Amino acid sequence: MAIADPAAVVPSRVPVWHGLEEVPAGHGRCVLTLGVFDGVHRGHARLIGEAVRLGESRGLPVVLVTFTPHPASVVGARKDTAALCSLGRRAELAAALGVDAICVLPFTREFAQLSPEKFAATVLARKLRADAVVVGENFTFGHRGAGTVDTLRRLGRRHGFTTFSAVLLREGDVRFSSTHIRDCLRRGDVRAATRALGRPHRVDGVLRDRELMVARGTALPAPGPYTALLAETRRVPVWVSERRTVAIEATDLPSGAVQLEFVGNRLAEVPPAPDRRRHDVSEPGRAVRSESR
Ligand SMILES: Cc1cc2nc3c(=O)[nH]c(=O)nc-3n(C[C@H](O)[C@H](O)[C@H](O)COP(=O)(O)O)c2cc1C
Ligand SMILES: Nc1ncnc2c1ncn2[C@@H]1O[C@H](COP(=O)(O)OP(=O)(O)OP(=O)(O)O)[C@@H](O)[C@H]1O
Repeated sequence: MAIADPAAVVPSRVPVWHGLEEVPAGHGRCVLTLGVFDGVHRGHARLIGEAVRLGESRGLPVVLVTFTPHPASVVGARKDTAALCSLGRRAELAAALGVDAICVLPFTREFAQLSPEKFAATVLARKLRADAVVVGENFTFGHRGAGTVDTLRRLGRRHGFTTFSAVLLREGDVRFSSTHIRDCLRRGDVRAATRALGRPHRVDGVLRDRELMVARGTALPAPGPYTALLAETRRVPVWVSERRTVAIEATDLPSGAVQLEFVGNRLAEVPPAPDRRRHDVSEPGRAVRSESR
């Protein structure tokens, strides 16, 4: 059984504007960072960190602009878009990294038709009053994803904002991405997911009779046994079922809304430590390229 997203009601520590209509009147110039940011993984965290530093140096607030639902699910792309976290959790994680507000843009079919020019002129410059825009070097936008970082640079010069593009954070030959994390979960490798997220993959759900029910569309590890942390404290063996519920194999469990973090793989399924190579994370001190206006 699926439930309505319980974590969507988690209060964020910063304002969340649902649509451009909720951008407060009198909103001044700001630094924007753009993208889906599902899971707020380590690559996202570094990008957000660059935006926060830029905001500090310009004395401007930082607004994270995100899209929901995932654009790929609207344009019919063949891509797994299972949610690594809810919108509420996305906002909470972004707030913890120092953003001042979140702007959630409903990604509709109509919105997808906007050209890069129209999006930059109307949404970024006029409505959100961008002074600077910070994105990863692979960012695309506008109808058919036709706009690239170079397009954004050109449009920024025309509409009065500076574009900064960040080198993508990677580890060895893995580029940290939400897609990579969904792949790790599909393989049941929750430890690899933890490395990319920078924390264990967490699901929020409702616990009843030792069975945790999660919101429809939530990314769960492949069916099988794992070790998990219940409510941040209690280590418990769990079993992800084919029905996409999680059985918790312990007694004296609470009932109601709980969080579960997947911390351990099934040992039989994943090679032990010596077979699993570790790489240093490439985090060059300053990974952002900019341009002068
Ligand atoms: C105004 C706008 C229109 C878009 N239209 C399309 C589209 O027609 N087809 C598509 O595949 N993606 C479209 N996208 C999605 C982008 O290519 C991209 O996935 C999105 O901006 C999120 O960036 P990210 O994937 O780097 O997080 C559009 C994005 C924006 C902002
Ligand atoms: N590894 C990374 N390092 C730095 N920035 C990144 C990284 N991955 C994505 N970004 C940037 O973060 C923003 C949000 O990107 P997005 O949500 O598409 O990330 P993603 O992890 O690639 O997602 P997906 O795999 O679902 O496409 C974009 O500006 C994107 O360029």
